Amino acid sequence: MRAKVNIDIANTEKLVGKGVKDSKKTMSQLIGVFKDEEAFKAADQDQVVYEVQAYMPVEEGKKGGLFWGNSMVYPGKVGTEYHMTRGHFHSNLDTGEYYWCLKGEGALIMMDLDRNCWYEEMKPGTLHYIPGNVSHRVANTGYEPLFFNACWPSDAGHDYASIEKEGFAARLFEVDGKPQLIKE
Ligand SMILES: O=P(O)(O)OC[C@H]1O[C@H](O)[C@H](O)[C@@H](O)[C@@H]1O
Ligand SMILES: [Fe+2]
Repeated sequence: MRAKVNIDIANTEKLVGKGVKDSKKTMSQLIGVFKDEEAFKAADQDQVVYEVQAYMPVEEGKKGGLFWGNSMVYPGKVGTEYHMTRGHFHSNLDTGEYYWCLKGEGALIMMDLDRNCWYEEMKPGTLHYIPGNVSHRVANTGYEPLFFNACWPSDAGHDYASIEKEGFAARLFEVDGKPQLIKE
């Protein structure tokens, strides 16, 4: 199933071609992200797990601007763990971000610097403030694509390395048909 939420941005023409970055993450690009390695190997490696279209009207790293993301996570699971984004801290650790759910069902999984994990349910219309110093990732807990928007400072940056190395301290699995956050 392929779908996109189209958002009218007043100066789209000016942005297209320079300020818009489209990225797709296929299963093959998510090695080490999911817990169940056997289920990961058995999964279709070419399937797209999530897509992001980022509007970046100023240079990345420049202070003072704001970026906007249209994101979509496809439904599915690897074993019993929901499809999700890689997750990251911001390189500028203390910068925050907003997520806004448009469509579908999901969970915003967060972890602070003491490795405490928690999640917020995402459904159409929910707004989520991600404080600084908190890593974040989104899981699709439903059966349809999950669409959400994000807004973050242009100098926030993405730090994937610490998550690649240490992971999140908890993961979201489907247990008895419901999401459950289970500590590692
Ligand atoms: O960057 P990931 O952890 O793979 O998450 C995917 C994306 O989710 C949201 O759309 C954020 O706005 C993006 O900044 C992020 O890149
Ligand atoms: Fe972020």
